[in-house]
Amino acid sequence: MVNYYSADAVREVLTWPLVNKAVESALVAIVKEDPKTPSTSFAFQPKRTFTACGKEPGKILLTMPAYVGNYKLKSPRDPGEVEHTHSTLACKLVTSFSGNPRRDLPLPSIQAHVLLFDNQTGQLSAIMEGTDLTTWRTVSASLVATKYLYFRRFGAQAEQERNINVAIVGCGVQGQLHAAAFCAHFRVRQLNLYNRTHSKAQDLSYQLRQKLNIESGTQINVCSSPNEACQDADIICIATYSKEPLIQLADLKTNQGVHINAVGAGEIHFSEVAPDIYQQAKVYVDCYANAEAELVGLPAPITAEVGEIILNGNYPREAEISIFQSMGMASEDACVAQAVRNALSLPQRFPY
Ligand SMILES: NC(=O)C1=CN([C@@H]2O[C@H](COP(=O)(O)OP(=O)(O)OC[C@H]3O[C@@H](n4cnc5c(N)ncnc54)[C@H](O)[C@@H]3O)[C@@H](O)[C@H]2O)C=CC1
Ligand SMILES: O=C(O)C1=NCCCC1
Repeated sequence: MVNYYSADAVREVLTWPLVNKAVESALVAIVKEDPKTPSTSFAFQPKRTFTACGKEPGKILLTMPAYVGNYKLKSPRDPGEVEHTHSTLACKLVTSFSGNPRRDLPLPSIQAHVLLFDNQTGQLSAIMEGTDLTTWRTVSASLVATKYLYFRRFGAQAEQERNINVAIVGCGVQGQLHAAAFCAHFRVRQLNLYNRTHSKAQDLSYQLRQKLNIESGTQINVCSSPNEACQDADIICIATYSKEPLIQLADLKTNQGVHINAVGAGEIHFSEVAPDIYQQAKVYVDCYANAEAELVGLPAPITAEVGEIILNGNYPREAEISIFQSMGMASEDACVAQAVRNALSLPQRFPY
C-alpha cells in the first residue's frame, strides 16, 4: 500500500529540532569517506536533472534521487531522546515556476512531492507533499551553515551568546521563513528586510512583529535597497530569482566577518551575489556533485562542503567573508521526509 501524506499532515509535524537534525545528518552523509574524520553514514546522490517545461524561461522540473545510509534522526517522541539510525531511498520531484506568485490565483514558485521507497523490496511506500518540507529544509541548511561557518569561528557558545544583525534580501517564501527562523534560533539585534516590491517586505515586517516575542528586542527595519539592508549585517540571506547581482562587496561591512547564505536565483545559483564578493570570500557548498554541474563559472574556488566543516572543524577565520552557496540536495529531502514520516507514524496519532 502506498501511503499519502498531505501538505497539512506534513505541516503539523515540521519542527526545527526535527528538521535541523535531519539536514545536518544529510550534509554529513554526503561527504566522501576520509579516515581522518570517519563517519558511519553515507549517501549515493547522483546529479539531479533539470527538464524545461517548453521554451519559455522560468519553468522547470527537477528530479532529485538519493539513498542515505546509516544516518541519525531525532526521536520523534522526544527531541531529547536517543537518536535512531535510518537508511532511506527517496526521490523528490520539484517544479520551479517563477511566475506563479503573479498568477490571478497565486501559487508558490516551488512545489514538490517526495517519493519514499521500501529498502528491501524497492516498492514505492509513500508519497509526501514536499512544498513546505522544501522550504523548511532549505532554511534549515542555512541555519546549519550559519552555525558552523559563522558562529563557530567565535567559539562553541557563540550561537547562544553573540548578538547579530541579519539582512533578508528577497521576502518571498524562502525569505519569509529565513527571517522567522533566524530570529527563533539566534540573538538577532536588528533584522533588515528588502524586497523588490516594497509592500512585501512591509507585510513580512508586520507579520513578524505579531509573532516575535516583544521581549526579544529585535529591531525590524524595512529597507529601500539591498545596500541599506546589508550595510551593518553580520548574516545575509538572499533568496530571489535575480539574474543580476543585488549585492556588491561595497555593501558589506569590512573586516568584521560576514556570512552570506546564497539560496536563490533558480538555475544560475550565483547570479544574485556580485563576483567581487565571491572573489573575497570563502565559498562552501552543500554538495560537490551538484556543484560540478550547476556552478560552472562560479567566480571563486570552492573551499569545502558544509558537511566537511561539521566533521573537521576547520571554521573560517573571524574577519572572513563566508558564502554558503545553497543549491539544495536530495539527501536533505530524503532525511527530512523520513523524519516527517516517523513523526506521523507515532501510535498516539493513529490510536485505532
Ligand atoms: N537552495 C535551495 O535549496 C532552494 C532554492 N530556492 C530558490 O530560492 C529562490 C526564492 O524562492 P522562493 O522564495 O520560493 O520564491 P518566491 O517567488 O516566493 O520569492 C522570490 C522573491 O524574489 C524576488 N525577486 C524575484 N525576481 C527578482 C529580481 N529579478 N530582482 C529582485 N528580486 C526578485 C520577488 O520579489 C520575491 O519576493 C528561488 O531562486 C528558488 O529557486 C528555492 C528552494 C530551494
Ligand atoms: O533543491 C531544491 O528543491 C531546489 N533547488 C533549486 C531550485 C528549485 C528547488
